Amino acid sequence: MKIASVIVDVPSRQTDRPFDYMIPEQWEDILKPGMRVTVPFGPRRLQGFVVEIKSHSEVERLKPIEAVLDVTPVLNEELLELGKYLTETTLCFAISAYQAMLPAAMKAKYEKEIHLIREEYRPLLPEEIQALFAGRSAVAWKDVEQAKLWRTVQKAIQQGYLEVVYQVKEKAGKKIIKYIQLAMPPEEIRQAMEAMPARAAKQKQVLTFLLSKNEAVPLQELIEQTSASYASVKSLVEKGFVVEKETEVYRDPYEHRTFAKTKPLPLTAEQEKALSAIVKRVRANEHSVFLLYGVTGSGKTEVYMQAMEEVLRQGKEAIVLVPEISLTPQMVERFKGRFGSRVAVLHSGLSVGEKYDEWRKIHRKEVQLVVGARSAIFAPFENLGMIIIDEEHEASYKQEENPRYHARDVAIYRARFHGCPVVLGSATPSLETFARAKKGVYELLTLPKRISDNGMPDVHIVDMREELRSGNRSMFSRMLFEKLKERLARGEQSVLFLNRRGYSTFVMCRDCGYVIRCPHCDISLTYHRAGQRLKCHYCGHEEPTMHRCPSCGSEHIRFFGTGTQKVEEELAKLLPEARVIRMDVDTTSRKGAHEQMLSKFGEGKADILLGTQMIAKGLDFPNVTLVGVLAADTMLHLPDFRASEKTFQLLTQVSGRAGRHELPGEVVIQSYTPEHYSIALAAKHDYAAFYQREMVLRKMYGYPPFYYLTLITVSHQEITKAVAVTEKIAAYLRAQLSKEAIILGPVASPIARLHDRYRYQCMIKYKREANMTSVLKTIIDRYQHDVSQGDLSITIDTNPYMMM
Ligand SMILES: Nc1ncnc2c1ncn2[C@@H]1O[C@H](COP(=O)(O)OP(=O)(O)OP(=O)(O)O)[C@@H](O)[C@H]1O
Ligand SMILES: [Zn+2]
Ligand SMILES: [Zn+2]
Repeated sequence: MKIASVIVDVPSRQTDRPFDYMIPEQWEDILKPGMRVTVPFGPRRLQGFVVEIKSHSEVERLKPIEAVLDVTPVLNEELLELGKYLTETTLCFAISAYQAMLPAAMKAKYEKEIHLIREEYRPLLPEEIQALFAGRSAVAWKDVEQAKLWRTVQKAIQQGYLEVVYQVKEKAGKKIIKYIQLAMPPEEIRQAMEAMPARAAKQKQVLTFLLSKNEAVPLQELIEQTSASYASVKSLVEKGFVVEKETEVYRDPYEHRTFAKTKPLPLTAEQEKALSAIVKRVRANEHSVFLLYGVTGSGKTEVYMQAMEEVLRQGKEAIVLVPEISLTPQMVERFKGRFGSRVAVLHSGLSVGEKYDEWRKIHRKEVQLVVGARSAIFAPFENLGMIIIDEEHEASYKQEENPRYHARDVAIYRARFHGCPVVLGSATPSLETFARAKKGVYELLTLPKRISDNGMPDVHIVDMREELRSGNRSMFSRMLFEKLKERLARGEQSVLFLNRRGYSTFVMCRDCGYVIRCPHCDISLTYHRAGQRLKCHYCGHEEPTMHRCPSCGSEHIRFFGTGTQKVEEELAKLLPEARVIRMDVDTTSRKGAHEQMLSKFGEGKADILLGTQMIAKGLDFPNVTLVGVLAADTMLHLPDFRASEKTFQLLTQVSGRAGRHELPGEVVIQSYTPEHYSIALAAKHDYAAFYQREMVLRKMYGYPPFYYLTLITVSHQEITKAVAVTEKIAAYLRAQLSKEAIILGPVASPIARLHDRYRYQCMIKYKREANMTSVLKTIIDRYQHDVSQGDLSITIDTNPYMMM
């Protein structure tokens, strides 16, 4: 008897282990690890992943597996192992780890079908399957199960005749294309044409066209090429000369785009050096982690692409991760232009169906390269030759929900398994990464110069306190305003960056200083001019704008801070002739809006691009010669030990948008604290000095990379309960961990209240704690009852990036 160990689809502590089931005889040699099954679990039927096939079980009377949901494994052995690693390092449930690796379309709620891949394969199928299809090109999975045609269907899938497809009901529906094909041998068609009357000229033309193609032609193309009407085609169908058939095509979000083919550029000496170091490892099948530290505009992307070409030459596959916000159409274009249909693109802007289609292309080995945001790290490649993480310092590589993995760690795990290099690229590497490169744990490759002869842009810092003292109350310093005017006069473009959204940030009473806050979240509300509402950016709470202070009754209410909308208005007043594109979450929420705005700017149809974080990265426009940062210090005041690092990175990246090509660039940074080292050093493009300065502080205050951090956040509707639980946890940690570990707290979280729950936290700083994982697991076990009742929530983040 064969037994399957199954991880069931219930994310809870009690069920977080494999359960054994008997494999019924008909599936004995079909079922493999990595396939999904349905199993009885108490009174329920549950889905689960088979993680092991074995012949003995400790359990006496095993229940049988009820149904097998996949015909080929959806998780290969490597990914199954990776799941175990994730549960150990991030303390997540195994089921959450496995689900994170698959596209959402493959969740239980979607219907499954078996599709005939090509019409030509139909006669090659065994008779009982042909009978099941009965001339159709798809049958429901249920029918296969009912007919017990399991084994034969699986064989046909392995032979490449059939495939499993999840039906995702989307607004757009399935994409179907009509094709027209000759229904008789060419000889017979030619004979028939001779017999046709002269008035059937159009029909003859269609047949001639089809004869010349000798393959199925999309209906639309046929009509365009022959200028025949659909009626003519239809009558040919009726006469039996041609057949019409429908084929499902992948939902391709880039189908209306053509990508100009690009060729590898001749490399600079530094690029060449970096490339050959990477290529050496690719060829030798050796694992290694590279840090490609190259200033903005130094040509890192070109190095990635040429390394990817080598991977393809070796017959292998590569994953390229880029941060979600820099996955701009420009970025996609660079990879599609070089690699065409060999590259799949995965990002959160795709619909469930589109994501699933891209995943299938990878699973079916139709593509060898994937460019995508964080979760693309789980691309089911089996022969990886390289993993690239661009902008490796980006916090978005850390997932802020279960499993709380960091894509960099997953990349290194997978690359070790495949014996291939990881390339971490950045102009502003995270302190953790740069420290490892300095210690020789990673190999450091440097691109110190820009490709463009102009070098780095000149950066000017303006002290906004001075501006105020000299009577300038505008949000533009005199310098920035002058330079904007110059650009307009010269027909060059500018980018204005603001780390905010909305019309204005917060509302304050000038008489008593009262600031309106969210009643649920304890953060200040943001004023949105549309509808005159105040909104909470965490929970969505909304209320009308106040005109009288609720605290003192004064009418001196003022909107503080500046939003993109307000800057846009001010620009319209000061520079009415300037054409401005505003890009923020409000203007880009519509699908495709982002892309449209950027291409409009790229085509020179606007003078100023005004935006939030989303314009800080990846943009590469030759005509941009001025970058203005309106308020450099907004990020400095967040309660986060990485606030300085984030500010430095952001300012460097934003400045990196200027003067990347022939025209020299200039940057103006406005600040109320210009003396702060992260602002001053970003202006000097001095990463090395920043690194040194920041490392001293990190060491002094015991932060990464000198210490590891673990953040435990407890939340409950009742403040006393939240405090009590956090206190008990802190006491337990103090008792269990070594004297070297530092336990901070309990303290109220920076966001002390969210969704009507009080939040308390406790931070552990440590260097080496052998039993850390087991201590944390004990804490989870201890409170599992309260957590499963839904009152209490405990999150443990073993590598926190969100300190709120
Ligand atoms: N060897 C080369 N010869 C000529 N042009 C190059 C070469 N390498 C790169 N470039 C061009 O230089 C510009 C900057 O390169 P790229 O965007 O790759 O830099 P990057 O280091 O990735 O920049 P960032 O970190 O700012 O995104 C691009 O327009 C690119 O096409
Ligand atoms: Zn709120
Ligand atoms: Zn007041």
